[in-house]
Amino acid sequence: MSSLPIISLTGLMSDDLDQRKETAAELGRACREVGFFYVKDHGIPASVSEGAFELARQLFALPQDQKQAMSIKNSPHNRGYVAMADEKLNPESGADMKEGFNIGTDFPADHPDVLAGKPFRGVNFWPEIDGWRERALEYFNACLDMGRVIHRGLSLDLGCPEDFFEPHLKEPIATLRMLRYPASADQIDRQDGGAGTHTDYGNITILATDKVAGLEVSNRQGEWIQAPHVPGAFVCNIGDCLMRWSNDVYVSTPHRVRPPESERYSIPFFLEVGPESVVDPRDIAPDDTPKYEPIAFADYLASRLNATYDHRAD
Ligand SMILES: O=C(O)CCC(=O)C(=O)O
Ligand SMILES: [Fe+2]
Repeated sequence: MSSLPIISLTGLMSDDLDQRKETAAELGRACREVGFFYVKDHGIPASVSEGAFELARQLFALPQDQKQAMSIKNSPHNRGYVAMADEKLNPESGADMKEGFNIGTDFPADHPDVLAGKPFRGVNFWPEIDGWRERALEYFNACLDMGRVIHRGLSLDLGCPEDFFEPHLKEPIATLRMLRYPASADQIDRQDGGAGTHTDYGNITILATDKVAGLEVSNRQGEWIQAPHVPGAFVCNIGDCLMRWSNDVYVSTPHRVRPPESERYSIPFFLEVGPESVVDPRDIAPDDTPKYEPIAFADYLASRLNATYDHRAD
């Protein structure tokens, strides 16, 4: 593998099962062999994703004290602002030269799960910028819709009922992250200085990039291949939860971000299942010897995040 496949989602939207199966097989091949691919013909207009980058620029341009007032350190639910160098996607490697802002599934403060203090069921922080929240949520929901469609394809490919993931994606843990990497190619010589080499934690990630290069994906031979910006397409990859759930049929692939030549923005949407969803390989691969014990997703995610942030480890 020296480049990532580009897959059209048109077939998945068809009423014809054979067409859905055809696209599902294409997705499945990519999930088994590479774990990374681009999706096009996804139904999200370019203006909508470009709008999300505009929101990111507005947010990161706020004075530092306003960003810190929304710090993720004040949220046990993984929401809010992550300051430069406060995250280590690869704890062995060092701090990431980036800042970020996390938006989760938007619950009102009086939602029963929020009142009950359930893990990852919290309220979001919002910047005081006119219309920002509405536009961010519009983009969040567009990604969620696309993620559900992709999951229907994955279910078909895995030989599960097409709606297998639906209950798990009804009120999922999903995180829209805006990221800003400062231009730092001439200051940092660590190849993973933007984002340390890591795999994602959830089911799938849907990533919008700007035109600045940086993302690299490790192929099965351990070579780093570039994942450049493809106009109109999103990068999509499998996370560790879905790898585990599929009993390693799908692969969650290591990737990193190089310190970019010029300022770089990216917007990943991490689609993860509900906190109480039990991830059990026997559901997806009933004929195989399970390689993993069943685990509630919230417990799994908490263990992964605790290794990423010092404030959570404390
Ligand atoms: O910025 C990117 O292109 C990728 C970021 C990433 O891999 C992540 O945040 O998990
Ligand atoms: Fe990632």
